[in-house]
Amino acid sequence: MLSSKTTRIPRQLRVDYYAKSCPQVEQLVGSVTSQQFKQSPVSGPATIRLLFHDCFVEGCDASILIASKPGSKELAEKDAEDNKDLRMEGFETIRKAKEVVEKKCPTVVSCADILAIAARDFVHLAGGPYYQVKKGRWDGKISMASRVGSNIPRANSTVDELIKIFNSKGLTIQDMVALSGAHTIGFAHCKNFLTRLYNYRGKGQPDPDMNPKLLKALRMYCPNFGGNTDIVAPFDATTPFIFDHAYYGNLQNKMGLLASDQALALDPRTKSLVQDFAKDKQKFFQAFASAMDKMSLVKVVRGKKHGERRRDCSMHM
Ligand code: HEM
Ligand SMILES: [Ca+2]
Ligand SMILES: [Ca+2]
Repeated sequence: MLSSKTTRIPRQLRVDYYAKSCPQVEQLVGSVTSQQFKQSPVSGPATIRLLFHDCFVEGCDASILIASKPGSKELAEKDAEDNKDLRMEGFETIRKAKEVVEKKCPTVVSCADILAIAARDFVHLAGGPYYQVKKGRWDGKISMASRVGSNIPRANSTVDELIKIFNSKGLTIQDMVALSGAHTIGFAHCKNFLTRLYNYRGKGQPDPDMNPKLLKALRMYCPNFGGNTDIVAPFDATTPFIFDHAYYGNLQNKMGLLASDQALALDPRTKSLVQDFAKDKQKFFQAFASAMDKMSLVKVVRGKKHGERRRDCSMHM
């Protein structure tokens, strides 16, 4: 038997954390996510990406939702350069879900838990796997734009850099390849892959690892100079709104959108995982669900000392 005096087992997050205090929390969030999914389907990819960008900076603590204070010299995370492209539909979904939850269970459920639940809902609504979300996160007290850059991977990150960043969050190479499968839905702005189309590595040629048909199509969307900066292209040209494993088959056909996507099919450390997931949808779904569960537990905050329970997710208490 463990002695209760010497070994204090830290309280873990639990699936039934709100069983007494807010038993209907999942249905409340679910009513908002299913509504959003019908009204504006891009809320799905937007919210899934929001969770990723939250968890990689200060852990899954809703630090990404904080709005910068007018007149303050330090900007909040959401206004960092690497977060500028996060769609407002993700923020809106969480704001609406929090509003609905607050009506029934005032000041009980953290914004961080709502974000984790909403992201799971959207994966499932788009046709992806369902998994249980563990709850009990508190919201964080820190949100600084200056902490974002080094923690978020970029479109031109090398596989080495990707592995390092994911490892620093306790995530394995398999987790990384599975989580990148989130790019089976959603869109990216031209600037994130423009050099692949016209001037790869400064050589005045397109990336040889891009399928010529995709290259041609993307060049029409994205002119080299003076294009509309709002234009986006789908990550998965075949099923941009369906959460399936087509992303991996695309990578094998040199149809990856970002250099960081395509690199996964080329690097010896990740190639065989891409192959496995391209072949076996169930294997991808299992690996994705398990990696999302792990990612949603990165450096979770608990307790008053480091955490808070916000009523308005965009403002510290
Ligand atoms: C492996 C490293 C990753 C890199 C370099 C990366 C990079 C990017 C970039 C550049 C965009 C396009 C943003 C824009 O132009 O608007 C994007 C979008 C997206 N990312 Fe990632 N990402 C990575 C991993 C992930 C992970 C782990 C997830 C979630 C589990 C994720 C989910 C998404 C989603 C769903 C979108 C589409 C967003 C939308 O359509 O609004 N990404 N990512
Ligand atoms: Ca965070
Ligand atoms: Ca797809």
